[in-house]
Amino acid sequence: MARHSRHEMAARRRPAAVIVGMMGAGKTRLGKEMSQMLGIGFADADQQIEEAIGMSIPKYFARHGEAAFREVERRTVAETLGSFDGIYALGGGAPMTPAVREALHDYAEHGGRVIYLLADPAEAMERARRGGGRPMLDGDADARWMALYEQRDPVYRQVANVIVRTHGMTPKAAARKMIEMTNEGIVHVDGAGIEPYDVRIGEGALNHLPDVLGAGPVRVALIHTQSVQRHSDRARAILRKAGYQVSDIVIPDAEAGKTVQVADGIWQRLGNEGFTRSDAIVGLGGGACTDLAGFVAATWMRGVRYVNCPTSLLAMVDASTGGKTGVNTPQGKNLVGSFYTPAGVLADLRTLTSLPNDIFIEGLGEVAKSGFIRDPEILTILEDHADELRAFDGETFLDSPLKPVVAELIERTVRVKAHHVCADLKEAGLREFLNYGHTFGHAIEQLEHFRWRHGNAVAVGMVYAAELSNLTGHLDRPTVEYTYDLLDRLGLPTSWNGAGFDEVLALMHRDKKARGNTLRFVGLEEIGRPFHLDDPDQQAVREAFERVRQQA
Ligand SMILES: NC(=O)c1ccc[n+]([C@@H]2O[C@H](COP(=O)([O-])OP(=O)(O)OC[C@H]3O[C@@H](n4cnc5c(N)ncnc54)[C@H](O)[C@@H]3O)[C@@H](O)[C@H]2O)c1
Ligand SMILES: O=C(O)C(=O)C[C@@H](O)[C@H](O)[C@H](O)COP(=O)(O)O
Repeated sequence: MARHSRHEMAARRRPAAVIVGMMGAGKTRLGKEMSQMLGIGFADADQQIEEAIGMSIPKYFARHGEAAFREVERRTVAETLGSFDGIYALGGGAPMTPAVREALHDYAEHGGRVIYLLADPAEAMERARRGGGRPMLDGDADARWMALYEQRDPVYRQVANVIVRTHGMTPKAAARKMIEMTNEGIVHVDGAGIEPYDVRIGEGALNHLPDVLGAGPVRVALIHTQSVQRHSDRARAILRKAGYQVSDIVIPDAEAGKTVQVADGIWQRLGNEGFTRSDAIVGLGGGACTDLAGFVAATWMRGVRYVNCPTSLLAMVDASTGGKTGVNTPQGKNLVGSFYTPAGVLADLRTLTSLPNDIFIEGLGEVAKSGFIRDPEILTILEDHADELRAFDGETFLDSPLKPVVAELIERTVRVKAHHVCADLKEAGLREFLNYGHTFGHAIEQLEHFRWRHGNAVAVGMVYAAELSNLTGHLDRPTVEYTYDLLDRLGLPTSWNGAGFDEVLALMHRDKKARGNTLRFVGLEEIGRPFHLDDPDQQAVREAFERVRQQA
């Protein structure tokens, strides 16, 4: 169910999902429902064990004790994790065995989905009582259930990478939700100075909001633009249902929202509404909105919990991950800000249903960038699907063959981003490669007073960087031509003629990579091999500009 590389898929048999949770949570019932919907097999660990030991579990418990039972359970689970490819439901106590936890961890590390099916205690106790045959509930069943729940809940949370609430849902609706939530791409971000977090990519990813926010916050500021009202309504409903007090904060659209004046308005509101350090901020929108929301989260009381919910392709693949937050100033793009890691990123593919075509295409600029600097497979996918991508239509997107293509592009691009960010959060060297095309691109944005979209400016910036790499003897001509050709096929611009060289040069000197009077670029030696191009020949800097301009 989860998307993996074609290689990985062929390499191993393993369950499509493993379900853990308390007795009576509905693991078997919903697991069977999921398997039927997906047309794959279902296995229940307790049933497997009973077949293996040739008697009921209560009888085995009475004769041999819990330790002997856990050993059989451990063996059964280990064998099934390596040989079965359907939905697998574990007994409630299985994850309490350290070796089972390790096996689940290994399974999850290799892309497996461990679902913690959250139980409504009253419903689950009632079901567990009715079901009978549970030696762990001998005596006062309800009191035993609660005691076990307190012990096991933190362990389930530790082993699971998907937590699903299904309270009050029909089995079919619950199973559908579980499928949706397990069918996600997950990219884990970790490294020096980073509190680890996951980027979740899939339909329904917003459902994770309560679990990412956790129990700490009472108030949540939901910062968004008017353009994504439909999705912020859904987020607000999820948050309210989970018991948070939600403050809805609408900011001006796009770069107009990414200013210190807008941040100041929100700081005032948070102050008036009594937001404390344990409260939280959710940013939902394009990259401009999430950059601003992250900046407010980083600065309010010197930092509160922040969840990033990107709704444009560009924000999903780039702005969501890595913790760069900030605002623009009249002198330039992103000049004020901080590195502030989110508690989680929820890229819900449903939000793309309202995304206009031109803004989707703009996002392909940053997708292509990741292909050029690290993952050539991205470029192959872009080439193979250029026409369909160019014709993106949000209204039909979710039911179209384009959905898995876009999901794979997002996941791959986020992995490229995570690779750089995990090794170099504060941009001391490696992370600068993510700035490929940005030195020239940011100058265009500024000179066009932000009427040019970021991804479009980066596309022209990549052409400039490729030309400059060629002029300085690092990149061959065919790769430069390929850059023009691919971007053009995707509907991205490859030239610009909006200002003179001196104005562009002055802005490139203000780029954050510049040091003193030295210009610094990210260049390319070949696809997948970026390098630091420091203080390039001045003639080449000008000639690359002329080449980009002549195309216009
Ligand atoms: N922090 C980072 O690492 C990082 C990385 C890349 C870009 N950025 C920043 O992100 C910004 C660009 O992001 P962007 O391209 O998303 O621009 P944006 O935020 O301006 O969004 C583009 C437009 O699309 C609209 N929109 C977004 N999602 C929508 C949806 N689902 N339905 C309908 N309309 C929707 C927005 O309201 C806006 O009008 C720039 O400010 C850039 O500097 C930051
Ligand atoms: O995350 C990074 O690092 C990047 O450089 C990603 C860029 O694609 C992104 O546009 C970022 O906002 C640029 O940041 P800046 O530091 O150059 O302003």
